[in-house]
Amino acid sequence: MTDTRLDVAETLKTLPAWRPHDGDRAAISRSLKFADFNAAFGFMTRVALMADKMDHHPEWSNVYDRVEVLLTTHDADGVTDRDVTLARFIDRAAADMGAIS
Ligand SMILES: C[C@H](O)[C@H](O)[C@H]1CNC2=NC(N)=NC(=O)C2=N1
Repeated sequence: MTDTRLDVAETLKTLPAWRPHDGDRAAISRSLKFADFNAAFGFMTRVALMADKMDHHPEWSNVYDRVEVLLTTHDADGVTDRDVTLARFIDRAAADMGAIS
């Protein structure tokens, strides 16, 4: 896989719900909150199926109605178009599942 690394600040101009990861790796992250666990897990299920189809997987965690997502391309050691594509899918799935934030 020869993914091109993107500039994080430049990439985030088109992804307003996302922020740069505050750590030692180039990555983007988003915090989400839903009405309840059912909505949060429904969202995660949609994203999991797409991630598997794309062979591109989020680093994430869930506590009740909250989901934390971090995207980076391990193979490229940075943020690539694959992260942007998944981030856009995540934004749509979040809206569909009625994300509160
Ligand atoms: C072998 C397999 O294609 C790779 O390990 C895939 C799987 N999922 C992945 N997910 C993410 N986020 N980054 C990768 O580089 C990646 N690589």
